[in-house]
Amino acid sequence: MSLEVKNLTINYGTKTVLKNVNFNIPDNTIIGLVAPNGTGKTTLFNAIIRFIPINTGEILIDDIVYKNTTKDVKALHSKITFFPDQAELYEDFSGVEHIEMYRDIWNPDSSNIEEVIERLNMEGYVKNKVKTYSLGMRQRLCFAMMIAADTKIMFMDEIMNGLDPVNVELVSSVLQEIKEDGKIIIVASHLLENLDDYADQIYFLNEQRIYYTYVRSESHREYVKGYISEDKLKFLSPLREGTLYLDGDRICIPADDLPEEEVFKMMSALKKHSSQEVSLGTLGTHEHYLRIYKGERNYETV
Ligand SMILES: Nc1ncnc2c1ncn2[C@@H]1O[C@H](COP(=O)(O)OP(=O)(O)OP(=O)(O)O)[C@@H](O)[C@H]1O
Repeated sequence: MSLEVKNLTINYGTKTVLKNVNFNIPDNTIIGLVAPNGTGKTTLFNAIIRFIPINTGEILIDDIVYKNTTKDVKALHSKITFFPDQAELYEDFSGVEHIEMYRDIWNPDSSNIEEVIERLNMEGYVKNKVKTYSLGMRQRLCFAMMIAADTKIMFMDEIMNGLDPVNVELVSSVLQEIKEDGKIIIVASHLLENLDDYADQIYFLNEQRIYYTYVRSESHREYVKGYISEDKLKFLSPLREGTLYLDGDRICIPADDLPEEEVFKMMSALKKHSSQEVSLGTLGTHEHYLRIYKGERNYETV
């Protein structure tokens, strides 16, 4: 299975939100979709599933184009589920009834409901009416509904909202398990470090397009990383070519071309002035986010 978007452009009136967006996702893949509020993540989901009209561009699944005909849209909706909005839950129905509803629509032959409930630790509340649920319990129910639907393509908008750290970890590991079943999962999230736990690639949406793709399996430069205020930067000078100074305190100094001894010296020097732990590693999703969205200055060598 593959999901391909070609030259997608979306305008709301005179405002262009997405322009010439292109990507092709193979199966067994989780994509993290990242951007500040109001950039176009939900719009991208809505366009692919054709909840909103596409101005130009094509949506292809397994190399077949899905147009805006009733037949194609119906076929799209049989292959893709969209994370339900909590406002769409029925207060007077139980969690089990919601999960069964999703199963019956998308995956009627399945009998995996008990398994889903158990895997998501919902046994204690799932038979009660939704009106008695907390925010995090509702969120887990929405996730369980998608798992029961079990479609090959899943769009998960802000799935971690309202979840405590234990449940964030639980949902992250379930995502990793289900992707092995040939799925394409796109997760829009503001929990950047959490994406590094399970996403294979991160798409950074910026300037109306996929501005940067961080492929986690590729090899990346190693950096010595820490936090240092601007007035203390002088203690580290001269800074190496390629050093990133992000968001007024995050420093990442390239280290992959240095002998171990030099790296150790650099870490010790930074430790003296860093307000938080010093580490050695590649840039993560959070650091790419700062690099991309916190201004041009971040691209400069300090
Ligand atoms: N129906 C609409 N009509 C006009 N403008 C819209 C409509 N829906 C969204 N927009 C605009 O499109 C832009 C992208 O919105 P979108 O909801 O896709 O962003 P997002 O990245 O999902 O944001 P968030 O992180 O807040 O969920 C915003 O500027 C928003 O105001």
